[in-house]
Amino acid sequence: MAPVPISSIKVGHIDDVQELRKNRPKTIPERFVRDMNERPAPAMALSLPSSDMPVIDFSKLTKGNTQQVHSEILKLADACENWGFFQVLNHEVDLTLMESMEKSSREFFMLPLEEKQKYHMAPGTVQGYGQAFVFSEDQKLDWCNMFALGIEPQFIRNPNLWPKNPATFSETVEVYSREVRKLCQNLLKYIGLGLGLEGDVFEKMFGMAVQAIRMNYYPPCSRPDLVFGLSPHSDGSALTVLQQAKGSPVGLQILKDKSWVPLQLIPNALVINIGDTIEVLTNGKYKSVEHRAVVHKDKDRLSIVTFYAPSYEVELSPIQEFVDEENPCKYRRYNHGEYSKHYVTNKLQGKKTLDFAKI
Ligand SMILES: COC(=O)C(/C=C/C1=C(C)CCCC1(C)C)=C/O[C@H]1C=C(C)C(=O)O1
Ligand SMILES: O=C(O)CCC(=O)C(=O)O
Ligand SMILES: [Fe+2]
Repeated sequence: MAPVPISSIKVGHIDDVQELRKNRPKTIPERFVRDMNERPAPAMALSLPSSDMPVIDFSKLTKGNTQQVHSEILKLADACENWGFFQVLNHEVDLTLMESMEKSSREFFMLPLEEKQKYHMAPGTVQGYGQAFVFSEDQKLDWCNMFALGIEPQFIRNPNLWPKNPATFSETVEVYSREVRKLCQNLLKYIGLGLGLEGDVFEKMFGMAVQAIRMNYYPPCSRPDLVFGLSPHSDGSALTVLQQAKGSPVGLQILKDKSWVPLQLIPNALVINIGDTIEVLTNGKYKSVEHRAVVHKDKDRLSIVTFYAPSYEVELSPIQEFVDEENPCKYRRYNHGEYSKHYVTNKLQGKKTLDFAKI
């Protein structure tokens, strides 16, 4: 995917949020302050408990007896249809490796700005250190520093952006990404079976799947009621895997039945969500759910997010099984590379990006 021509983008000065925070500003710079109508409500005003969010025991899928496998697939199918988000336990991603990812990511974000800027995210690109999804000078900014890398296939990698410091960073990302890739492949198999399809339907369709990782670091903010950590959006992937670092405060919120529900995460679990690609393929039976991150007054927060998506050359459209008289086709046929380009060249704005594919 070619970068967007730099000359066409004027984003103004983007403050590094960690540097801003160091000076403990009494007021939040205007560019981060959200308009009244979109500010996050105080947590107290949020009604629904997140305790109902489905939890899938991955070991029941892979090692359970026939009955356990069957009932866990049903639970998974229900989670995909009614939540679009679920947590996975016993996911086979090594817990020590998850800790190393947290440690390396934290060490990276704690480096001096000059060091991190060696891996600067150039305007019009999505890899490296900075803020993605900013395309105009008057666009509001998120209270977040990001570091993103393309993982697979190899040709999407930019080796200059893989940090040499901390020394273990790149190797840890490499091993972690292999394990998360296996998890995605397996989950897609069970999601396929839960939909009444062949277990290998997505694997065959996706070809050499694209995988990317993004670390989001949210410093504390004296006015969390005025800013977003990450603007509301759905993910452009097929599946997204989110690891929230230990000790992080609650920050992820999902839009459920028109209310923003904060997610209380189970220790050692990974959070999975359905992305736009699966929404299209299932003709909307499984929906990509809008979500956002809010920040905390005193505590920082770190999330490590993997996006798993079809190969760029794949042409996507709803699978025939989900299209009939009652459910007319809602999405046109399109090329996933084109969708990726569209996704990363627009600001995060709820589910607006998916309009690209709507009929
Ligand atoms: C800042 O980047 C993102 O948030 C992001 C981008 C991912 C990518 C890279 C970092 C390298 C090149 C590939 C890709 C575009 C996937 C989000 O990824 C979502 C958006 C799409 C589309 C997707 O598949 O995952
Ligand atoms: O940090 C979080 O909890 C949300 C991250 C997220 O939604 C993303 O990176 O796409
Ligand atoms: Fe997301």
